[in-house]
Amino acid sequence: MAVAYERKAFPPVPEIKRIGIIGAGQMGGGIAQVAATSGILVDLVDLSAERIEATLQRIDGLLDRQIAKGNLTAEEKEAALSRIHTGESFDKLSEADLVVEAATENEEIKKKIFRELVPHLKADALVASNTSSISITRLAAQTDRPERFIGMHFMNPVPAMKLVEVIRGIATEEETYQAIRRLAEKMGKQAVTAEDFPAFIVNRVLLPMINEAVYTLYEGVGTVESIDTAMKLGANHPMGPLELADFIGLDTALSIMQVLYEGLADSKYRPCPLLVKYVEAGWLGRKVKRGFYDYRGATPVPTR
Ligand SMILES: CC(=O)CC(=O)SCCNC(=O)CCNC(=O)[C@H](O)C(C)(C)COP(=O)(O)OP(=O)(O)OC[C@H]1O[C@@H](n2cnc3c(N)ncnc32)[C@H](O)[C@@H]1OP(=O)(O)O
Ligand SMILES: NC(=O)C1=CN([C@@H]2O[C@H](COP(=O)(O)OP(=O)(O)OC[C@H]3O[C@@H](n4cnc5c(N)ncnc54)[C@H](OP(=O)(O)O)[C@@H]3O)[C@@H](O)[C@H]2O)C=CC1
Repeated sequence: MAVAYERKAFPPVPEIKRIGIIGAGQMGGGIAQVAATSGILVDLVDLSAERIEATLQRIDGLLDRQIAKGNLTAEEKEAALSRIHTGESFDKLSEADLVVEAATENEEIKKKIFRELVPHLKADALVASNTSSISITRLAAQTDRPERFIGMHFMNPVPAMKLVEVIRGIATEEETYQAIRRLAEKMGKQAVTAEDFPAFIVNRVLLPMINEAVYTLYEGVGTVESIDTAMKLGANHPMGPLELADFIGLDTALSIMQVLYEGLADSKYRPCPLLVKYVEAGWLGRKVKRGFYDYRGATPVPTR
């Protein structure tokens, strides 16, 4: 016999004037910067005060570059910085109209974050994840509001990349979806809708290409430099695939491949053992100054 479910009554979706961001890494910092320069108040939360401080300094430097290019005035920079508030606990997120989670790409970490976040949320707050690959439906199920939960996947570097992928979970309501599309537009981004399958659109296509580049290196078909040069000059990519992997973060790249491999159960997504080895070594790419290139000197030096 069919069961009639009663639709849970929610307060109306708020206009998004204040966003909370969890994780002050490269993505959380980029989202904070773009939101603040778009006139949105930001509450940026991370476990580490040092990480928050480093991210604020990075934003400061990037805004100075925009001033030097004539894209921003000194007053606009100060106004943007004054919109960013920071903290180390979820208490800081109690006024947010939307919380965007941009913490480490690990399902268990994210699930724990969402469970702990719920008691701090306003009744009408929306929740989004910037996950690169993990099921929005599974993450939404950790909250009391899967109808108000969505994937809002920005690209790296956030200030420069025009795209936001918007991913609805099985329960996401139309009002939530429309509010996130309006926000993306307000932040100067173009939204593309992707269905909730492993790694969505961009990473379903991009990460197997990067993983194949690592196999190409592993099998000795080319060196780091020859593979990157070949793809930059031969396929007009702005960065070679190994340089791009370092830029994304090798831990994140490996997590995405694992989600594809497990989620689609197809051996074509098997993470390259050399990628696994770099991550095991802690050589996670640019963010730790070593990956397929060593960034500790004046110019990057290939590690193979
Ligand atoms: C893993 C995932 O889940 C999804 C992903 O994000 S996958 C990764 C997607 N990203 C890419 O593929 C990036 C590929 N690389 C590129 O497009 C280019 O190399 C690049 C845009 C990063 C830099 O381009 P460039 O021409 O060498 O540099 P440059 O001219 O100095 O910068 C272009 C713009 O990017 C900005 N920019 C460059 N690097 C930046 C950074 N690290 N952080 C913030 N902004 C940056 C610059 O400020 C500049 O902005 P304006 O146009 O407003 O002046
Ligand atoms: N890198 C990329 O190119 C892209 C990444 N993404 C996605 O964005 C998310 C973040 O990636 P990225 O910014 O690159 O990763 P980073 O490693 O740069 O940053 C992640 C941040 O989250 C923090 N963090 C971890 N656990 C918690 C927690 N429980 N509470 C608060 N903060 C926490 C980390 O702190 P600590 O270091 O102390 O652990 C770190 O500061 C991931 O889901 C990733 O897949 C999406 C698009 C592109």
